[in-house]
Amino acid sequence: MSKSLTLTHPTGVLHTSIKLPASKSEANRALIISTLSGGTAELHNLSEANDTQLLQRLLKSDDDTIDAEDAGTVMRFLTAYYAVTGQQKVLTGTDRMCQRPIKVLVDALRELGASINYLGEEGYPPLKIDTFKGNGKKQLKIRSDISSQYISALLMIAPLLPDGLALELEGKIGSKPYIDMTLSIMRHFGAEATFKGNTITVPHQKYKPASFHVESDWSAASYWYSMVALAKEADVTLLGPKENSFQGDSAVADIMQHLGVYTTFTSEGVNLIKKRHEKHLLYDFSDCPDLAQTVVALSAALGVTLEMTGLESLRIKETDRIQALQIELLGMGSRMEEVTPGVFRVQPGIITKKSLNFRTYQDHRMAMAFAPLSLLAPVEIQEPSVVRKSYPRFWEDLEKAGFNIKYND
Ligand SMILES: O=C(O)C1=C[C@@H](OP(=O)(O)O)[C@@H](O)[C@H](O)C1
Ligand SMILES: C=C(OP(=O)(O)O)C(=O)O
Repeated sequence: MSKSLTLTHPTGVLHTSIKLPASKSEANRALIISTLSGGTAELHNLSEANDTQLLQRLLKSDDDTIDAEDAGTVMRFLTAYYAVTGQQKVLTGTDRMCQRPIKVLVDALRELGASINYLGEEGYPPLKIDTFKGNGKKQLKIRSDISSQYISALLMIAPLLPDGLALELEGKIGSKPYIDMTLSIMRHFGAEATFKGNTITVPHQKYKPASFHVESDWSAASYWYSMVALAKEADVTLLGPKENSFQGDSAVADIMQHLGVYTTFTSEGVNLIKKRHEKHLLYDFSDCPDLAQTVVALSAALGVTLEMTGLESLRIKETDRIQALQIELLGMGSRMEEVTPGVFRVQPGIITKKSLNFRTYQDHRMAMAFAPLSLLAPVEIQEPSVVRKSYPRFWEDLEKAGFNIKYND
């Protein structure tokens, strides 16, 4: 793919209907659990996202060395899966993946009897996973303020442990809807669990093969909301997303009420139209960190002052997303600052440049969050192929919606 692309929209009017990609988060849980249930389950609407295609391939691979690339769920879920099913593997990933911490998960698995060694820096991939010598331990304490993926990874293998698992979550619970999603999908495959107070209890039991339909991706929907908010006129139908979703990112429908988008749920998905937006917004992203970039870029473009909390996990995702946002906002004349510890404010400026240029930092969400600004001025996006991680058809869908795309060498 090209080094960059330039996006423009000839009219700024959006009338379109878009079929959203499937959720990689749901798909990757279904893949792990259906494998643990014997591999005969029928999975429908598996995501075309690279993160899901990759996990599907890796689960069938006999290789000794497994490359999780830049997929956090793949790295974390496979660590627990290989460790507890006694598969000897070296598990590695991109340079960035080898900077994303995994100690909390490795410590927990070691306490359960797993043999895992660090091949590079202590606390980070690559990992060497050896035979599992279950020690009958069934109660663990685990920090829940770094990544929920450690907890999801442990929960999915918990039914296999001879005495099950009682997991006590310590500290703030970040990304909680993803933990609830894991438990819901486990239940779909016949595994019971209870989440009371800070403790999740999973008895020893067998998963049952079941067919599973992966829902459309609400995180992907967020970029279309942003386009509606920035269009001169818009009537956009998104096919697929469900009101009562497993995904916490369905919160985008509520957030965008404040930012100028009115949502109607239909039997097919959602219909989005433009409405007036507010001038200030205060939001806690602890439950939906993947929406933060969309909301930051949109607020800066709309002239909304945005105050945010719950961004702690953004520093250890595909890139340091706080730093990446701060740099790219400056380039468009806006600012994002930490006003008091943990509280960030976006102070929008006025876009004076004739065209905008955004770097993407190997982060799909940087590309997709800033692309909608092309409804205001021509936008150049660097390394546009990053979208393949979660939404490979993103650029084709923009063309379908009337955007012009010029690929630059
Ligand atoms: O479990 C999941 O599918 C995910 C959990 C979240 O990560 P954290 O729990 O690390 O915040 C989210 O950001 C990521 O895109 C997907
Ligand atoms: C953080 C993300 O993914 P992961 O942690 O699974 O790499 C994401 O998709 O925004």
